[in-house]
Amino acid sequence: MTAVLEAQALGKKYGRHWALRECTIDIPAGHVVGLVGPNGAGKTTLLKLAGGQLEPTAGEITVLGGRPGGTPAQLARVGFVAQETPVYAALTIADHLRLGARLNPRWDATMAEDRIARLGLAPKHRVGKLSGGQRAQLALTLGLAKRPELLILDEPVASLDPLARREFLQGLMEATAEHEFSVVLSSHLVSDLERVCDYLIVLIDSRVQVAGEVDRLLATHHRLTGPRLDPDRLPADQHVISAGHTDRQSTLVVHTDSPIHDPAWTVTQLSLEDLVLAYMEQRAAENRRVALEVQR
Ligand SMILES: Nc1ncnc2c1ncn2[C@@H]1O[C@H](COP(=O)(O)OP(=O)(O)OP(=O)(O)O)[C@@H](O)[C@H]1O
Repeated sequence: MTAVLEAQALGKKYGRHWALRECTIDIPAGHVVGLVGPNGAGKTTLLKLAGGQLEPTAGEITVLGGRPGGTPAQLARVGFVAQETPVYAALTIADHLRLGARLNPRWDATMAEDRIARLGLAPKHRVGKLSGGQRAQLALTLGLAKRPELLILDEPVASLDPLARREFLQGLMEATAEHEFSVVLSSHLVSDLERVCDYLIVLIDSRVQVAGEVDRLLATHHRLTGPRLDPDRLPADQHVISAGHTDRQSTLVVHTDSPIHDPAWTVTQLSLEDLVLAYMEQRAAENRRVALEVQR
């Protein structure tokens, strides 16, 4: 099956600053992919490279087997909803749907009109007078009615209140159940993504820390609690992501494909949020280590 998004040592530099580096990922079609990372991690940069709005400084990226934004046909296969909910304040909802129909060869007018009606929005309503949640829903409708094979959403719920967040994500889930397409959406909050994503990419400090199917990530990461132990003494196939110690006890988050048999450990499952936090801690510890080495 063609990968939805494939990147090989992909990098993007702004001036002297790498916004994204050494990004190698291979995402199969049919997933709802959550791209999570703190502010400034490089999420928008990766999504814009996938949408063809930015050119890589290093490496390669293909989307649905082609160069992002390379041809009108390629553009028609990918929907992109940017972070700042791109709609025109002076135009009505109906104007937006007409514009969508003019600009997109695969436009699904029935779907767009049905969705607007279901949201309780009047087509003659001026978009400038919509609430943030309604504007986000309109932007999602425009993205969906394009009938893309891949829909990219950059922080779609960042400015919404909890109820509007839930309604937006619910709408997205319903659409993915009705029509077959892949989604990549970013957020700096894993709680936004937990309910909708079955594939996760964790991006921190411009680097992908981990990527994979959520079920697999949860099955191969564990929290171990037990008597204090130097993490270097763990079996070679147990990779420590984060470690915390008291005088007598160690709590480790490890990544391993093998079962953990050592009876000294109490093994507990991680939530997706725990997993992301463990990678954030790992990155912070690495940064502290580098800073200390520079000071010496
Ligand atoms: N046009 C630009 N010119 C210079 N630097 C930029 C530009 N766009 C982004 N950056 C820098 O690149 C880095 C990654 O930014 P990016 O917007 O991709 O992060 P992000 O993870 O999407 O952040 P956020 O969650 O805050 O939207 C940041 O350090 C940012 O300051």
